[in-house]
Amino acid sequence: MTDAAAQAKQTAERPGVPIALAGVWKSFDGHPVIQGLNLAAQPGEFLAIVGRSGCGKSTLLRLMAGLAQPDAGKVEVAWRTGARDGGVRMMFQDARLLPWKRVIDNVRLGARGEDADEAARAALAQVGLLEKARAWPHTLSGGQRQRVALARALASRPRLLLLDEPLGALDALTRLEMQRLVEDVWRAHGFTAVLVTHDVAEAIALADRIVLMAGGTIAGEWTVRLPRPRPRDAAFYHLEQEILSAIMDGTAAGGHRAV
Ligand SMILES: Nc1ncnc2c1ncn2[C@@H]1O[C@H](COP(=O)(O)OP(=O)(O)OP(=O)(O)O)[C@@H](O)[C@H]1O
Repeated sequence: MTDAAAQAKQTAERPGVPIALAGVWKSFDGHPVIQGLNLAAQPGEFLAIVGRSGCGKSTLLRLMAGLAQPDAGKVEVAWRTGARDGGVRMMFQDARLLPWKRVIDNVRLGARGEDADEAARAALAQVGLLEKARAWPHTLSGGQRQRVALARALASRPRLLLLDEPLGALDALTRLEMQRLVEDVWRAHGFTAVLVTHDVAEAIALADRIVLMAGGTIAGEWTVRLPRPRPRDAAFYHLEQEILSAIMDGTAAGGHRAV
């Protein structure tokens, strides 16, 4: 078995965790950003959150991560209510690598226990960057840095991966390649994924379900049943137009639609 396959097998034994937010409110300086929001994700589901800039998507992720607390309502993530085993990881637009540590040592930060070295190498192999193990972060391209950030997340065998526009700064081709990689590792590992993105096509390419945030709550929802990997065909394009219109209007007329 290859390193990558061994890692995938190991982590598949740690299935994704469910998430449940009920009646959640969050204000900043008296301005309500999240207003009575309800949202649930199934174990292993890939959920995408779209919406206008400033509608509260990152705030929602931070609530899920436990980095912010709701003013009212409940945020239940099994890793926090059950065994606290560090199963949540976040990825951001910037990779946030430590510049004074080599690539392998950055990835190792995500790993735990006696087999941390092995887990770090396996994760790096899985993102196709083992040959850069001894490199310094500043010598990598933006896409490679995001691969390292993904490897660092994988090395911790996550049960919930929160992705806050992680591919937003990449060029179009690298972005498409990274989308495929994120999909591959999600399928191999079985974690629950929540992706915030401004790119509706990216949401359709990756998500089982897309939710629209507007007015501090969930204003629309699409269950995407298109086959994976998702061909950019007429159905894909049609759905993209529909979701873009809903974002502009701040509402989805159909409420919840399966496509
Ligand atoms: N820590 C904070 N203190 C004060 N205001 C905040 C804080 N975090 C977020 N906000 C405000 O909450 C609102 C929602 O911000 P948030 O970053 O969640 O939106 P977003 O949908 O992720 O935006 P974008 O798509 O532009 O990244 C904004 O008006 C922002 O200024």
